[in-house]
Amino acid sequence: MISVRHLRKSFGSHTVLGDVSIDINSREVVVVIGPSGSGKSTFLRCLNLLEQPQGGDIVIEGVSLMDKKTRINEIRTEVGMVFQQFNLFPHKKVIENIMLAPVQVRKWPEEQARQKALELLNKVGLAEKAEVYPTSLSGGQAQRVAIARALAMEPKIMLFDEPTSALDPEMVGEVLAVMKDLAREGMTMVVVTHEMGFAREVGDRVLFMEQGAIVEEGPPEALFGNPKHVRTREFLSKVL
Ligand SMILES: Nc1ncnc2c1ncn2[C@@H]1O[C@H](COP(=O)(O)OP(=O)(O)OP(=O)(O)O)[C@@H](O)[C@H]1O
Repeated sequence: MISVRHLRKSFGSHTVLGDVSIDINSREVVVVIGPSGSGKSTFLRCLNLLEQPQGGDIVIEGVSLMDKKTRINEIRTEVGMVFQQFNLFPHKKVIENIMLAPVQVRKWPEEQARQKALELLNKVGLAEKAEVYPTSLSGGQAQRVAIARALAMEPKIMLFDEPTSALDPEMVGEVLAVMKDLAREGMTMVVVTHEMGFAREVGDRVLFMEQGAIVEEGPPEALFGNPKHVRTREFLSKVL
């Protein structure tokens, strides 16, 4: 579903992604782990062109993101993203946050977007919060709304960039539970996280990144149980 070939990204003279290649299958949950600054977020952000790569290619369902004819907005409707900071619009009610993109980008009628938003709020366990403003939500609730908002565009792929890192510990579980449900339903997901429990339990494949490269990848049992690369072992010894 996603094919990344020789991806390169620098900020000025600082090379953040050296030469990253990876294929991600439909319905696969790929978890990206690695030390701070290893390029995990940059890799994820390249997948929906929030960062413009300098070289290589990313092909999503046969469409090259590097092709000048590819429209970024079309890619963004197919690839949903959830950030560490929830980025909800504070002056819009929860339901309006979720309806915004379907109405403005997909040109859905308001009523259809409202029904979809209510359905998604129900799915993330927040049906009763439709008419409140995001400022009255807890962090865990805000992040679940952010997930519902991304899902409202009916994306084929969901990217999560450390979705639980800004949350108080007691709220991490409720967000991971929503993500687990999505994975179970067969959503193709790429998740950057420090939650090793989630990586083990939900990941089909784990990528260990360091210094802008995928050092090792494999199913969680292999990567956590029997890491082959010394750098992976060193990293895991610090975080497990
Ligand atoms: N917009 C930017 N401009 C300049 N440098 C950047 C930019 N974004 C990221 N970087 C640099 O790129 C490197 C990789 O950052 P990135 O956020 O991708 O790492 P990460 O593995 O996700 O780290 P963390 O786990 O701390 O979020 C870092 O050295 C960072 O300072």
